Amino acid sequence: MINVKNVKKSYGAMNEILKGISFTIDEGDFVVILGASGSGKSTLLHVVSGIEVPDSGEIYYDESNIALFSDRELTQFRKENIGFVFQQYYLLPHMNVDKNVKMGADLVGNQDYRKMIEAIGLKAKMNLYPSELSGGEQQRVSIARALAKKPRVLFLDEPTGALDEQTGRQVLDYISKLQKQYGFTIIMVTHNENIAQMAHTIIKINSGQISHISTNAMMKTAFEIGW
Ligand SMILES: Nc1ncnc2c1ncn2[C@@H]1O[C@H](COP(=O)(O)OP(=O)(O)OP(=O)(O)O)[C@@H](O)[C@H]1O
Repeated sequence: MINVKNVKKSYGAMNEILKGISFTIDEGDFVVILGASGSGKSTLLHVVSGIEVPDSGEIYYDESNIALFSDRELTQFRKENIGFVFQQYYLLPHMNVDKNVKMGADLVGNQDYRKMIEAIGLKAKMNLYPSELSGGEQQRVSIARALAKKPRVLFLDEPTGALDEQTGRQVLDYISKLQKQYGFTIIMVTHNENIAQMAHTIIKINSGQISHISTNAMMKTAFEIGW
C-alpha cells in the first residue's frame, strides 16, 4: 500500500537528514519507527505523511506518487487519508473536547464523530476544555480528532513522550484497540524501544538511513511491554 523509494531530504546544503530511505508498508500494519534523537524520525514521518515534500525519491500510496503532488493535491490527499498525532497534542484551548474532535470530523463531513469520543473513553468529559484535562486525556482528544476524519493511516510522533508510564500505557492501549475496531494503518515514531514490542513491523533508523527492518510475530499489549 505505501511504498517509499530512496527518499532524501536536506535542510540546507550541508544538512542531509534522510539519506535514501526505502521500505514498504501493508494496509492495516502497525509500524514503529525507532531511532536515536536527531536520527531523522520526525522528518521521515512528515515526508511519508505528505506534511513535507522530499528532495528526491518516490512515496507511493497504491499507484499515486505523492512526492509529485502539488500543494493543493497534497492538502486534499492529507485530508482524505491521513491522521496525525503529535507529542504536544495541539488542541485548541478555547474549544471544548466535543468541538476539538468535531474540527477533525468537519474536514470530511463525518456526522458520527461522537462515537470516537465515546470509543476513546471521554464521553463524560465532552464539555470540558483542554486545560481541565490531564495530559493523557488531552492526548486521547488529539487521537479522537485525528481518527474522526476516518483516516487510512494514523501517524503518531512520540504520542506518549510527555506522559507518565501508566498514562502512556493507557493511551497506547486505546490506539491498538481502535486499530482493531477500525482497521487503519499505524505508523508511530518513538525512542522507547519497549513500545516496538506492540508493533508488527519495526523500522530502525540511524543517521538518516535504515539500519534494520524486522517483523514481530508475537505482538504484546500495552500492559505487557516493559517501559
Ligand atoms: N525544519 C527544519 N529545519 C532545519 N533543520 C531541521 C528541521 N527539522 C529537523 N531538522 C534537523 O533535522 C535533524 C533530524 O531531526 P528529526 O526531528 O527528524 O529527528 P528525530 O529523530 O525525530 O529526533 P527527536 O527524537 O529528537 O525528535 C535534526 O538535526 C534537526 O535539527
